[in-house]
Amino acid sequence: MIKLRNVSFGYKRNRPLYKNLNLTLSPGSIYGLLGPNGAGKSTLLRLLSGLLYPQAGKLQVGEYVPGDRQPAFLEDIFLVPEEFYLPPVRIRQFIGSNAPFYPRFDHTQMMRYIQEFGLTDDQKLNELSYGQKKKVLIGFGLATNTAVLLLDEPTNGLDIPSKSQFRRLVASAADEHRTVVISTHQVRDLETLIDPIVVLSDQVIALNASVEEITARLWFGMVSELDNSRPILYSERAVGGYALVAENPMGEPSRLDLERLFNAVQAEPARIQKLFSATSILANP
Ligand SMILES: Nc1ncnc2c1ncn2[C@@H]1O[C@H](COP(=O)(O)OP(=O)(O)OP(=O)(O)O)[C@@H](O)[C@H]1O
Repeated sequence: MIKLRNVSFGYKRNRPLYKNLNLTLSPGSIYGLLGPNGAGKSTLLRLLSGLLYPQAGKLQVGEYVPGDRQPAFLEDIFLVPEEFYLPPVRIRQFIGSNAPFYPRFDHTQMMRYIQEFGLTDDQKLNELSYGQKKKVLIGFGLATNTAVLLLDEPTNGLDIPSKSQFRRLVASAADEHRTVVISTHQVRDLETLIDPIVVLSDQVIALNASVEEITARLWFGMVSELDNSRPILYSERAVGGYALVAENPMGEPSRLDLERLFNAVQAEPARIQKLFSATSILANP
């Protein structure tokens, strides 16, 4: 269980990025972390990894305080950052020198990923493209089998077939003991993978809800004309009419549209908070 209680952080003392941030993330889920540019998604992943320290509040990952950087904590968490450096060595050597830090590292799993990504372990990391390096690091992260896996914008730089491969590999590497957090802007790439959805915006968690909770409270769909038959949170001109995100008092089924959900959260944060407050209390005891 990952718990943030009243966490405050800012790179500059007088410019807080978050104030009193509260969030609970449970094992067994692949969380999608969304938020506008500069909201602090990467920063949150760095705080969870113990690379940064909260200025106030309490942050706990399982039984550990990340900032203490205890060895038992570090061997059970892996972060694939958006920007990274890999040394100029062969993939095989990279695995040989880094896998020993992760007691549950599975070499067979890693070799399978390398093969699936069309690579061989004798290739040199410095001779790979950005997307290929990223695949090596994502594969390594999955093969560590750490309890917490944090992926920052993992599909950036992946080609189209690799994105579906990525979804398949992450889905098969997730289990009930693992907490996976994926920060992304590429919502279309990950729509079918991430659940629950966490939106970080304006220094707070604007939404933390499962896809089931979201579609129970919100209706996503198309209408030919805008009228007052539904309480609209967000509308957008689309071919043949308007794409809507509306309140869903009758519990009508619809299919989540992450991009429009994100826009609705930005447009109507107070209404979203009110609509989801009952579940947020349950989700964040
Ligand atoms: N090392 C740093 N020193 C000072 N400010 C920083 C540093 N890293 C990030 N910031 C600032 O903190 C804010 C949050 O950055 P962060 O990278 O966490 O946002 P993000 O939500 O991941 O953004 P994006 O969606 O653009 O990747 C930004 O305003 C950024 O300029």
